[in-house]
Amino acid sequence: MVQSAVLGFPRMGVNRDLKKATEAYWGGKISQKDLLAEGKRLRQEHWKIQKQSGIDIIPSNDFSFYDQVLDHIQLFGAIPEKYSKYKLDPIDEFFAMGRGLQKPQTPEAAAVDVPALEMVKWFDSNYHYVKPTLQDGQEFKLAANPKPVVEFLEAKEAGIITRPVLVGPVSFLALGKADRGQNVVPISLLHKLLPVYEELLAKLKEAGAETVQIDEPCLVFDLPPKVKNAFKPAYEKLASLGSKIPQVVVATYFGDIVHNLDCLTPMSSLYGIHIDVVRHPEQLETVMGALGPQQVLSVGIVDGRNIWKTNFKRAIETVVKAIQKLGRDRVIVASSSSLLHTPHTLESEKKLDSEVRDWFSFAVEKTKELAIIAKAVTQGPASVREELDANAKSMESRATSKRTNDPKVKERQSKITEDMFNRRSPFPTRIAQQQELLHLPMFPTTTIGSFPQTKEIRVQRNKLTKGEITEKEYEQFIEKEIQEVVKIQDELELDVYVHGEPERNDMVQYFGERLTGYEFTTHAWVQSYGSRCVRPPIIVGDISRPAPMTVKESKYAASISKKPMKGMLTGPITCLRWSYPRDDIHQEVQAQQLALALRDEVVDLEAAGVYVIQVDEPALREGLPLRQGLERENYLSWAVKSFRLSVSGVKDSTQIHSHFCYSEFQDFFQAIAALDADVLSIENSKSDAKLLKVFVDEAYPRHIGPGVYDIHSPRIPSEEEIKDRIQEMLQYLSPDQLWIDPDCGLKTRQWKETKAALINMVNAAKFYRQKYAKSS
Ligand SMILES: Nc1nc2c(c(=O)[nH]1)N[C@@H](CNc1ccc(C(=O)N[C@@H](CCC(=O)N[C@@H](CCC(=O)N[C@@H](CCC(=O)O)C(=O)O)C(=O)O)C(=O)O)cc1)CN2
Ligand code: MET
Ligand SMILES: [Zn+2]
Repeated sequence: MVQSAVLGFPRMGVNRDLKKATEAYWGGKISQKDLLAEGKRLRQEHWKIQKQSGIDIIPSNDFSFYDQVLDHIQLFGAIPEKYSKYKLDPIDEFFAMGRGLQKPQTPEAAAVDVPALEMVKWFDSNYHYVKPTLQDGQEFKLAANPKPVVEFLEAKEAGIITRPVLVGPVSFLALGKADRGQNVVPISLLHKLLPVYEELLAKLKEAGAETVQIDEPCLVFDLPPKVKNAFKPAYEKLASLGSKIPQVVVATYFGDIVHNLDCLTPMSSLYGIHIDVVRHPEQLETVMGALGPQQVLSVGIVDGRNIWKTNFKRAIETVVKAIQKLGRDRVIVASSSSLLHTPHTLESEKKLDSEVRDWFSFAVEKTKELAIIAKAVTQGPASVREELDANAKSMESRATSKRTNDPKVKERQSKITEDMFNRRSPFPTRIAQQQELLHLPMFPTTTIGSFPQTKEIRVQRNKLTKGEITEKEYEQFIEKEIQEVVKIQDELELDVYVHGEPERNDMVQYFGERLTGYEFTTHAWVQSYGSRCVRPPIIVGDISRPAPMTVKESKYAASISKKPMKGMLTGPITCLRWSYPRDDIHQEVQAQQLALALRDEVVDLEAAGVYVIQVDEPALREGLPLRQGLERENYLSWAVKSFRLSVSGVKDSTQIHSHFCYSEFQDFFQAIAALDADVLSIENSKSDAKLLKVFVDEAYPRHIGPGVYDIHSPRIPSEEEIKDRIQEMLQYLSPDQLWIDPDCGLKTRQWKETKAALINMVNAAKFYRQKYAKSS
């Protein structure tokens, strides 16, 4: 029979229970015991859901209190000494690595002050993982009570035999890096890491695990030869343990593996391989052709990255193709990736229009889809006739619905001309005019847009949503917040102000709620990092802007501040990538529709007297196709064009800023430069000087503010630390082009630490301003 499998289930729970529990624990409101109990409750609940849906292969160890890669850092004892030296409780050490820890000395314990480990995007998703940070001479050691074994046994006790999920040894190292000042090449540590896997796998077998899912998603990249060559010996070594370890399914996702197929085949010792055929259906044939005679293929056919209902007819056709070649017992139908990237359940959405609701499927619904597909191909379509008919009807309804198509938008797109992609004059002309208007000092200081989203702000917004206060009252509250942040920026003596974004729930969702063509949800949260979640709006039809979206707040802010006020927008690519996009038209078309809507907003802001406008594109890098080649070039071309289309409607004297976080700029520099933004602010504080080096090598001609401190952690950077950062930057960038700013917006921080950090930042900027004033 054809089995159904889930590669991973969302962890947050139906009401973001995990977020609430971890934040309560961090805030000292619940005990460690309570936190651990809540984790256990959530795991049980999620296993039960999958069991009830009829899933045959249910994952364990997909749960994490922060991030699954961080779990493995601790599992393998790859904990940098700067954390381990404090001898914290395992769970506190774990959170210290995830989010940093700053604690005053107490009679019982020494003071603690460590920054978080670097956190980066998980492939091309909006999920973030913690980067393994390795030392020269790194050793590994399996943790006592290994989490995968504990959680396997926990499920077993509840009557469910699960398939534990592990991050594979090659991907674990390939996704890691050498610590600052260390020279180790991570993959060279594989021979030291493998014995720990062997020990772990043997323990899982002993506990009763029949199969494990070992994730090796790095197989979808173009791999350096050292990494590529590491696969075969590693997996052959594991296979040589025979029945001492569980059967191994190697899982890949978010791309195709045809170019790396020789890493896994023919390797008859491997029980099975999982591939993502939602993203790359064409790899199916090739992978099937390369399998050994017994090997199992897990066909990832239900999308783990989007919320559209699976087209049963097409999915079944694909699975049947696999069955014809391999036979029923060698085919598994699976989610394309972990379902982590989808919201928990559609059941919670009470406000969705019934027409579009019928087009969606969230994690719980996807588990049911998998069971139906497996049944259809095992027992025949008649066994699920009703479900198949209902699905065909949904597909038909979406394909023919009037609400997806807006001829006015299409007409405007057809009339776009070349000059709409270009500013009027080149940068030197523009910056001279901007300087005349803005009179900024050397080393201008600014922030990235948001200030702390306090409890009070969220409560007021919640009241508005529930109708407990009027629009007018909410508006007055927001104006008061803006007054407050303007006053604080006066006190801090920043140079370019922001209004603080208090009116925005999220930088993408806020725009989604104001654009035609979007649907938005009330409970559809997905984890972004740690306890932080987002509620991606859903693009269902052609996009347009019925009315200005940000002008009222920015205009008000500009009117009450004595220094330049920066308007704040989210760029077209970020709006696209952090939404659930349509899958019925190309993303390029969706990005262009967003760009036209934003272009109108930019022009309206300028007309309202806002002469510095930042258009954030933090997701531009993340959208880059994972492999080199034509697909990447195409993406960059349309992505850059949509940014330029959105900002090029303004005068030379209006200063366009853009902001990037989570970017590795090495393979991306040309695109950044091609945006032609007057000022860039980029996340930098955790990624070492290698990032800056690119800007020197490529002689970046415009203004730039590499972040001087990490905002993801509550830790306050000292003035000295920030000065050192600036000193480092001055080795690469000229003092005339350098801006001083944090890594990203401050919405997740508290006011106390925000003010303290910004005071240090402004002082550091003043120090260099003086130094260079004297020397010039
Ligand atoms: N979409 C997106 N992706 C991004 C980022 C981003 O800003 N947006 N930034 C980067 C880092 N990722 C981040 C992701 C989330 C958050 C974040 O702060 N999320 C908030 C939720 C933000 C939000 O939408 N808040 C809503 C709803 C808030 C809420 O929880 N309301 C309560 C009720 C109010 C209360 O009593 O507190 C409820 O619904 O239960 C609002 O402010 O209106 C959180 O998890 O806490 C920050 C960074 C990369 N990706
Ligand atoms: N303007 C946005 C903010 O400050 C940019 C965030 S990038 C994830 O929050
Ligand atoms: Zn950012």
